[in-house]
Amino acid sequence: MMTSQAITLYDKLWQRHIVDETPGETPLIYVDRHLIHEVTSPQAFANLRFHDRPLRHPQRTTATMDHNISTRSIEIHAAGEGAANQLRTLEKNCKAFDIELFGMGHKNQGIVHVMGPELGLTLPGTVIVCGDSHTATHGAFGALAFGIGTSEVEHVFATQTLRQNKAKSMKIEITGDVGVGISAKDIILAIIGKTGSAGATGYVVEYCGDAIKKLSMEERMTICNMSIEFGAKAGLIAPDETTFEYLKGREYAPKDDLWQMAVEDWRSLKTDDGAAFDAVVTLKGEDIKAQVTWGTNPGQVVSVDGAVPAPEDFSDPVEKESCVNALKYMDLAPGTKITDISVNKVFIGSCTNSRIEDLRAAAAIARGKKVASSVEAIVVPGSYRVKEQAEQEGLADIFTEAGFQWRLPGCSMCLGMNDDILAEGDRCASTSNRNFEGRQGRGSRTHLVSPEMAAAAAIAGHFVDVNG
Ligand SMILES: CC(C)[C@H](C(=O)O)[C@@H](O)C(=O)O
Ligand code: SF4
Repeated sequence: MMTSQAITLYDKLWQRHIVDETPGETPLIYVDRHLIHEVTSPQAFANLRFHDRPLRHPQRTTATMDHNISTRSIEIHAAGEGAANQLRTLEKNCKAFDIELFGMGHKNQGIVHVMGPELGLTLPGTVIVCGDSHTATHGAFGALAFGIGTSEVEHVFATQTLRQNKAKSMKIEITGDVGVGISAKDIILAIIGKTGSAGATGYVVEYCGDAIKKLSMEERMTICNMSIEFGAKAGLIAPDETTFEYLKGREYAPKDDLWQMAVEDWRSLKTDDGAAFDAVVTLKGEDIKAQVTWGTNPGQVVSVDGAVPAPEDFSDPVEKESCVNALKYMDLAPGTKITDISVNKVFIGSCTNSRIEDLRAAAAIARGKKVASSVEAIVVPGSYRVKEQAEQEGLADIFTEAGFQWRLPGCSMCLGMNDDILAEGDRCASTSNRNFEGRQGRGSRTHLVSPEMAAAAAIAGHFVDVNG
C-alpha cells in the first residue's frame, strides 16, 4: 500500500502553485495576488508599455500609496515634488492598466502590508508577491508571501507567474507561554537575537509551537513581518480558527458557500506530523523578555534589563567588528544599562506595529501620562481603517492628550522616503523593523522596540521595562 509522505506547509503551498517544472529550468509558479505601491512599480509599467504588453490579470493586482506620502496632509505634494511625481505615476499607471488603486484619502488606503490583510485580500493557501521586502507579513495567514524585484514585478504583470527556486525549510518553535506583557515584537526580536540577522538566509521559516498558536492575527503579522530581517525568503504560520475568525466577512474574503468551501480546504494547510525540516530552532516562551536593539542590525538586541555589550563579548570576528562599528554609530559605551539610554524621538507605526492592537497597547501605557518634554513622539496608524477605528475607540484622544502627535496613515518615519525624517544624531525608540545606519534619516540612531516599550520610553524619556 502506498503511504503518502509527510510534508511541510511550505511544500503544500509550493505544490499547489507549480505551473512548470521542466528539469534544468527554474520552476514557474502561479501568483494569486500581486500588491503594488508607488516605489517599485514605475519601471515595471514602463517596460510593459515599451513591449506593448497588457496586464495578464488586472483584477489580481491591487495598488496603494504608502511610502512617499506625507502623514501631515493628504495633499499629493505634501512630501515634495519628487514624491508627488511618483504618486501621480502610480495613479496614471493604475488607470491605464485597469488596476484597483487605493489612492490619497481612499478609505482603503494604507501601508500595503496592513491594507491587504485587513481587506481580506490576503488569504490562506495563496501566493502573494509585492515589490517590497516585508511581504512576508502575509505569511501569517498561511500564504506563501515574499518580496520581489522590479523586473519580477514586470514578469508578474505580464504573466501572473514567477520563476522561483524552492528554498530550504526551517521550523522555529516557541514552546510554552510567553510572560504577561511580552509582545509579538519581543518574540521576533528574541528569535533574531538568537539566530543572528542572517540566520535564516535561504530558508522559508515556519513559526509554530504553543506560544505562536495563542497569538492573534495581528501579533502573527508582526512576527512574520520581520522574517526578512534575519534573511528568510518568507515566514509562515499555519492557518487555524484564529485566522478564519479574523477573515470572516472581510470585504474581499470569499462569502457564503465559497467561504465554507474555502475554510474546509484551508484546514488542510498545515505541516504533517513527522515532516522533515532542513533546520530547527527552538526557544522557550518563558525565557523571552522585553527586547531593545542596541546596534545597527536587528540581531544586535538585548532584553531591557540588560546592558550594551562589549566587542569582547563576541567570539566570532565578524560579530566583534560589527559590534565595534555599531557602538560607534550608535554612540553607546559597552556596559551602558539599556534603561539608561535616553531617546529624543519616538515613532509608533510601520507595517510591523501600526495595527489597532498595537495602538491599543501603546495607548494603555500613555493613558493619563505625558510625553517627556525632551521627546517628540508620533503615532502613525497603518491604514485609514485603523485610523478611523482608533479614533472611534478614543485612542487618538489618549495619545494627543498625552502629547503624542496623531498623524495620517503611511510608512512615515520607518524609512527616509517622505517628510518624516530624523535629524543627524537623533535617537529614536521605533516600532519599525530596520535599524541599519541612516534608515530613519542620515546619522540618526534607531532602537527597535514594541509599541508598549516605545510609549513608555516617550513618557520616561529613556527606556523602561514596561513589565518591571
Ligand atoms: C521601498 C521598498 C522597496 C522597501 C522594501 O522593499 O522593503 C521598503 O518598504 C523598506 O521597508 O525598506
Ligand atoms: S512601513 Fe516600513 S517596512 Fe513597512 S513597507 Fe513601509 S517602509 Fe517598508
